[in-house]
Amino acid sequence: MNTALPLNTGATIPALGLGTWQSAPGEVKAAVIHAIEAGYRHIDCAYCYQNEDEVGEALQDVIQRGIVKREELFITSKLWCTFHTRAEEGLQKSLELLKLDYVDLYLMHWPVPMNPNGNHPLFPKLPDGSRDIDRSITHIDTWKALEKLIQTHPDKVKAIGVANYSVKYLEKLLAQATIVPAVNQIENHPLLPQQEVVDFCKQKGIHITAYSPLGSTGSPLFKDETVLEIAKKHNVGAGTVLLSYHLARNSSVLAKSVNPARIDENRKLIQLDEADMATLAALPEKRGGFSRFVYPPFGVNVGFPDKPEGIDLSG
Ligand SMILES: NC(=O)C1=CN([C@@H]2O[C@H](COP(=O)(O)OP(=O)(O)OC[C@H]3O[C@@H](n4cnc5c(N)ncnc54)[C@H](OP(=O)(O)O)[C@@H]3O)[C@@H](O)[C@H]2O)C=CC1
Ligand SMILES: O=C[C@H](O)[C@@H](O)[C@@H](O)[C@H](O)C(=O)O
Repeated sequence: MNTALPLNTGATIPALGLGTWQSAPGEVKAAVIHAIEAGYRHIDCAYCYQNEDEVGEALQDVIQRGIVKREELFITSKLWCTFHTRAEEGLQKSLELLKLDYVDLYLMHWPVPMNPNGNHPLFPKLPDGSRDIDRSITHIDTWKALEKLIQTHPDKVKAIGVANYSVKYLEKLLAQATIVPAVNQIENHPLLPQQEVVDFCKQKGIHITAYSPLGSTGSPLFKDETVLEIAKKHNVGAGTVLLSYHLARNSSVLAKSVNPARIDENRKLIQLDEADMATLAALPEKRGGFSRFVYPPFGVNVGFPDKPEGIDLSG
């Protein structure tokens, strides 16, 4: 499945990407090599996944063996929260680990700056155990730093974007941005359609990439009767239905696996029909509301209607 979808930069993003969050060192190199040999051209990485060095070994391997050319790959990395005041350093670290000259997309991982000098380089905490948030800057300052980064280093970063942005935070960002984010990467699946963010981004020309489309680790979605019925109708697995849902919404989608058979299986996308999409749209109501599987304990209200608790850092 090598469909590519347009970005507001003029570039395209392959519809299916391999996720690498929680892909253990010792497993992720083989997974990335297998995926690229199987035809994946889009790999989603992040500094905070602490496995970019191994992903980089895999990329070097497939490029050196002539399986793929660098320019045929779409590689995303993300600026972690403790690097919001050090965007250039964050990018440089990821490029070195990934052994790349440039990334195709660099995302602000969360609109939540954390203390760069706290008690942990990635997940600093205060004595009371809460995350050590840096309130001296806002996510808008961070966005301006990313704008500067792409302006000064267009050779190192081809597009900038955001992740985990709600309508509220996007409105604040766009009011002061000179570059419209190319992408908003958000949790998205039939139990969390986030229709308001998807519609807002469409209207603003911001491409949506869906993360945790399978419901992340330990997902209930593979056993969901409605998903299984649609899978049976099309004679495919539940994973194919869950991934194809995004294709029908013109979003790209990231599927994580370190299992070769599942990496292969996840390449199979189909065209869901209007009836399937209507059935999936009704799923949250059937299952007693939305389910969000990824919500780190920042203690911050990032503006999602289903998560109203925490401090407001929208700026
Ligand atoms: N920007 C952000 O904040 C976030 C970004 N992401 C990105 O999105 C990617 C995908 O999301 P993620 O949360 O990892 O979860 P996914 O929804 O991709 O689910 C991954 C889980 O499903 C299993 N799995 C994969 N394929 C199949 C299959 N065909 N049948 C049965 N089980 C399967 C995997 O196990 P196994 O590996 O054993 O196959 C793993 O346990 C991440 O890896 C990351 O790159 C994710 C979360 C947050
Ligand atoms: O990309 C994946 C997720 O956002 C992940 O990076 C966070 O959930 C992180 O583990 C955290 O605890 O803040």
